[in-house]
Amino acid sequence: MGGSSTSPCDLDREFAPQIAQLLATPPLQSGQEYYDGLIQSKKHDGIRVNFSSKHGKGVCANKYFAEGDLILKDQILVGAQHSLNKIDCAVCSYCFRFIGSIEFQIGRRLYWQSIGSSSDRTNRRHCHESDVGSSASSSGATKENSNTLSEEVLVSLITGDMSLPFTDHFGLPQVVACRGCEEERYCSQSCADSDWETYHSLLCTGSKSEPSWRSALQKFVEHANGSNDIFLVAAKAITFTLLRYKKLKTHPEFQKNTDQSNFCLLMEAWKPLSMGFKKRWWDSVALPEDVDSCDEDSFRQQIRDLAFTSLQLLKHVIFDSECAPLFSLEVYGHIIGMFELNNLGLVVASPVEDYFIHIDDLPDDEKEEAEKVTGPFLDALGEDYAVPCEGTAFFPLQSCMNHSCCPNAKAYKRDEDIDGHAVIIALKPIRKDDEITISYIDEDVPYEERQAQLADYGFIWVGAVMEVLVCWIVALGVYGSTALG
Ligand SMILES: C[S@@+](CC[C@H](N)C(=O)[O-])C[C@H]1O[C@@H](n2cnc3c(N)ncnc32)[C@H](O)[C@@H]1O
Repeated sequence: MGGSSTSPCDLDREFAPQIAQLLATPPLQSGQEYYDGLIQSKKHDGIRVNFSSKHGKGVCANKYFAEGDLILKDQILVGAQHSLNKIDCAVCSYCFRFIGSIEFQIGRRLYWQSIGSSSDRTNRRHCHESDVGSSASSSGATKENSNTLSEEVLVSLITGDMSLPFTDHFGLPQVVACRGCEEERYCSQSCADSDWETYHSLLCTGSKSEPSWRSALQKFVEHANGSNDIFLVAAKAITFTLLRYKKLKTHPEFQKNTDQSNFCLLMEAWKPLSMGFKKRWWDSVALPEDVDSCDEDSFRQQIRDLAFTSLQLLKHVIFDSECAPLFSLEVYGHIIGMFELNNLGLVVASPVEDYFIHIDDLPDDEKEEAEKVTGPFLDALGEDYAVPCEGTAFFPLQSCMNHSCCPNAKAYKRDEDIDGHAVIIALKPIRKDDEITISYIDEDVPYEERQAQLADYGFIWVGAVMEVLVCWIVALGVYGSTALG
């Protein structure tokens, strides 16, 4: 689509050559240098990124990994918790660790559950703990929720006035507030500072910001929450680049080298994101089942229009004329596409689950005593008593891993993995120089369905028959490697 229909965005025409440069595949040498540097700085000496793979980039083993070995803990480059998930889980806005206490997690979730209908949830961007105790009356909700836990009880859980048994085994970091607003919370001052420097300072609704700016931000956020919260993470990718740009500009190296244009600096600031595999969102997103194939063009047009509306709203918040090409629809579409195509998903298990398992595992007499207190809360939380933190994220190294229907590694969070990092574990022995592959899809579904799911990633795996054969041979123990081609 995109190419055949004229863009509604003036910047696409005005900055066409710069946009082409931003979206071009980075030269091999610069790409290799970037990944070598990243791997070195993060001390991931067990892997390397190869550009020779027939599927573009790929990750190879730099050493032998035994089954179950940790291959990589990949830190999020840009990511965000889903808006609705913020109601269920209070996590650090930078590293996505659960924060506060078990009581705080349970209390605030039940509190919001008791006052919020699902439509309220859609319009609510953030749950302010400062609103606790006032929202029930303002929203007209009754003081008792359907599970007969009073608002007073829930508030005392949140404030720490009431404690549940055995929660001292599950200590969580204390909540550190953002220096400017009440919306972002952290597990430590260092996460608060890193978030401020890397993304948040441009989007903080701190009291110093002007009312017109706050209203522009609110409009952007409401549009994203009402349509697709992937726009929120795309906005974060833009602020990440703008802040890197500003930092580079004040760097003494740049001040010395006045020949370097603003655009060169923008290219440098954009580099970490330029490495991601990208396609325009509206070209690559899978056609929903309820859309007829003859309506495909109009469907793709509609989502491009949606992205354009979102971009217009975002421009009112953070447009920077020095970095104008970054605000083109073409670049915005590729950023969203990158999150869609590279998204392993941000998932962090809830400590509330471990807590109730611990209670369940207590000796009978202790368990009976404890459950007198915890039972009503567990009942009120219901079957989904331990919703994990979920969101969208771009992981710079994991996103270089290619797919295999017979992978030798998988994303797997161990008990100790309590933040947003992607954790990749060896599923079988991996020899030095083997390609490390993961499955992008559910491996247990039938072949046709797997091919359909892979089509969403922009490819049909033509070697599927060969790969199935290799899997069989591996299962028979004849051949030890499952690397692709
Ligand atoms: C997350 S990226 C993986 C890294 C990618 N090779 C790169 O160069 O950035 C996913 C994209 O890689 C390509 N890819 C991954 N595994 C593949 C496979 N088994 N066969 C064909 N293409 C594959 C597809 O184009 C897919 O959309």
